Amino acid sequence: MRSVDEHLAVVLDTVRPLAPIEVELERALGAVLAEDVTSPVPLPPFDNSAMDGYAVRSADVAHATEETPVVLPVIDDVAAGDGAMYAVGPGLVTRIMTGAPVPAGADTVVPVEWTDGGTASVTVRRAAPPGNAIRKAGEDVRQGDTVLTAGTMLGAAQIGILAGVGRRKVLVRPRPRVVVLSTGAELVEPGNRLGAGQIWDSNSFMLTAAVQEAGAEGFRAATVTDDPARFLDQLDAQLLRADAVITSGGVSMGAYEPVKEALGPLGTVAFERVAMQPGMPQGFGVVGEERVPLFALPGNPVSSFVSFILFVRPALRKMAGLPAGPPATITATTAAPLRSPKGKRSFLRVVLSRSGDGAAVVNPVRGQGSHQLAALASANAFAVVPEDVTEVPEGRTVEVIPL
Ligand SMILES: Nc1nc2c(c(=O)[nH]1)N[C@H]1C(S)=C(S)[C@@H](COP(=O)(O)OP(=O)(O)OC[C@H]3O[C@@H](n4cnc5c(N)ncnc54)[C@H](O)[C@@H]3O)O[C@H]1N2
Ligand code: MOO
Repeated sequence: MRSVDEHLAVVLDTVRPLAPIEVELERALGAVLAEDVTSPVPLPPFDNSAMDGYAVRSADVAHATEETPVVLPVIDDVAAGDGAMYAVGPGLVTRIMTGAPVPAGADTVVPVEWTDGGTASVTVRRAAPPGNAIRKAGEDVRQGDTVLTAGTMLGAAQIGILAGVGRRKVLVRPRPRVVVLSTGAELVEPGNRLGAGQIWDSNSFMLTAAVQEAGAEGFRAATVTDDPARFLDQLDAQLLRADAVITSGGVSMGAYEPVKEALGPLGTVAFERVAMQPGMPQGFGVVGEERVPLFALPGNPVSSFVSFILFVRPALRKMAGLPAGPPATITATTAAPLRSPKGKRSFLRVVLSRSGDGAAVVNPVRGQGSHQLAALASANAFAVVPEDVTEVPEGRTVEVIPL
């Protein structure tokens, strides 16, 4: 049997970061930057006012107090967006708005709250030191500075600075497009009536959602029955739009295993037993001329979800151009004993919480079967029990993968 680490290594050795493409800024959210971005101008591009008030020479208001206010004539009015303006000479002021350029001659801004708000002349009741309420050119970014480096995931703030340095398009690795395909003659689309022996297809919805949660684009393809030829047709049709494919079901030892039967003969997808619980049967390889990575996950819902977290999510990160490896873990104390089969690494469904003293504690949920999806839905973490351990008593430390 292959170890979990060996299987992940095979997956990460196979998948490649997607080729960069240029996209409009509106389409860049969630993508990973594939270039270093510099600013063609300083930011702010010019000295400007941080407040609504009056631009003035600080020396002219140095003695202003409530008791001895200073009255000065207002020579101009500048709003944000104004380009041309008069210089402020000694003994004069210009009314100024937030974001407006500071006129030559002025070295400080008196906030309107410190004055009578006059428009022909203004009474200043408080001194403003040099530089007060002035945002200096280049104090956020100097001209030519790198504002974002390749490999940065673009969130809202990053999109903001890209626009802030004048970019309309940007080079990114696109979010991987992932097709999810469930197999099984027993599967019925949720919303339809169940017949004898049937169940609703939960995996394709769950896995498509997991793909989206992982920051990739998920497409749910129509479920196929247990016919390998139909499965290959559906796969062929879906490959056009796929950077990766996830299938669920049809990979174990039964008489009708369409995924294994269809893909096995191609020779590019290997079916392995991985020493883990749940999720032992795993298929992985590449399909089609473009050698699209394909994950053939086991059909048991909890098995397919665990497999996604352990193998597919790291692969999607690598494809997106992000650092990829095993899921991050924290340590926590067991509030009840945990059991695990010998020779397999177990991923037990647990509730992770904080005890009174702030320490992380885990409680296994009731129902650790690989078909028990409701139990999975009530958990918020996996407790990891190593291959050589069969029992973890209460009060011991375990590694935990928060979900
Ligand atoms: N003789 C053996 N039998 C099984 C073995 C084995 O080693 N020897 N392995 C077991 C393990 S472990 C797993 S996991 C499953 C994997 O089975 P398959 O990947 O072939 O999946 P199916 O047989 O199609 O389905 C398994 C189970 O999951 C349900 N299922 C499937 N798809 C969905 C879906 N889209 N939504 C909801 N539920 C789904 C299906 O009805 C079955 O109950 O094999 C064991 N057997
Ligand atoms: O390993 Mo299977 O994935 O237990 O149910």
